[in-house]
Amino acid sequence: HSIGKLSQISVRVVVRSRPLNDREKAVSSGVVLSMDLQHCQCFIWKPGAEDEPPKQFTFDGTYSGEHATEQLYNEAVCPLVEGVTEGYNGTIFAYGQTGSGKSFTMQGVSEPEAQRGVIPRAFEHIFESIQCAENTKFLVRACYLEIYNEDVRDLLGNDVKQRLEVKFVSFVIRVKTQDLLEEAWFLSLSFLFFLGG
Ligand SMILES: Nc1ncnc2c1ncn2[C@@H]1O[C@H](COP(=O)(O)OP(=O)(O)OP(=O)(O)O)[C@@H](O)[C@H]1O
Repeated sequence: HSIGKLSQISVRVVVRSRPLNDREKAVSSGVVLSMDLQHCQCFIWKPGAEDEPPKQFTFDGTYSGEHATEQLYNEAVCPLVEGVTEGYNGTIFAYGQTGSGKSFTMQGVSEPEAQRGVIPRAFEHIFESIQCAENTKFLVRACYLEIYNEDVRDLLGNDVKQRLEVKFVSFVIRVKTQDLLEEAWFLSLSFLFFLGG
């Protein structure tokens, strides 16, 4: 994707489904989701009512249990990180019910290599771009915050248990969720860069 195209599409939403886990297999859970990967569509059947038409959703990308994080990164994340190294802001936000695979996608596992997570891949990508760049100085800043049950904690601070006070709120976004176990992964990539002479 060219940067021009990136700047025109402000938000892209992709969906990833995971394979059944051992517990789900042990209790013979049925699969209620299918995907049309070519048309980026998901179909969800109501359990016990298979003759009813499925609910249908269309996304910018669909990834099923057979897809590795590598492919998701290359197609859905790589253009955004490329944009960041060119000075655009970018955010990757992973959202889903507990156990749906957010940590697996964002942190990932070191083996197999194709399942390394989005965060280590993005960091490698950024620092490789910096190494290859000529006549450009980069400033990379990182912060790692946890927001959990209204408490904000700095996970890179000296005392990770210390709750930070919110001193100034310029705007508030309220997210209502039905399931309190839902949590979200938030990776914000932003870059200040200076062109050197
Ligand atoms: N695409 C996948 N392929 C294989 N296993 C997966 C996949 N996605 C998730 N899993 C497995 O499913 C389990 C739950 O995933 P994970 O811990 O990433 O969920 P989560 O959304 O981060 O959950 P929580 O909100 O409870 O932290 C883990 O054992 C993980 O290894």
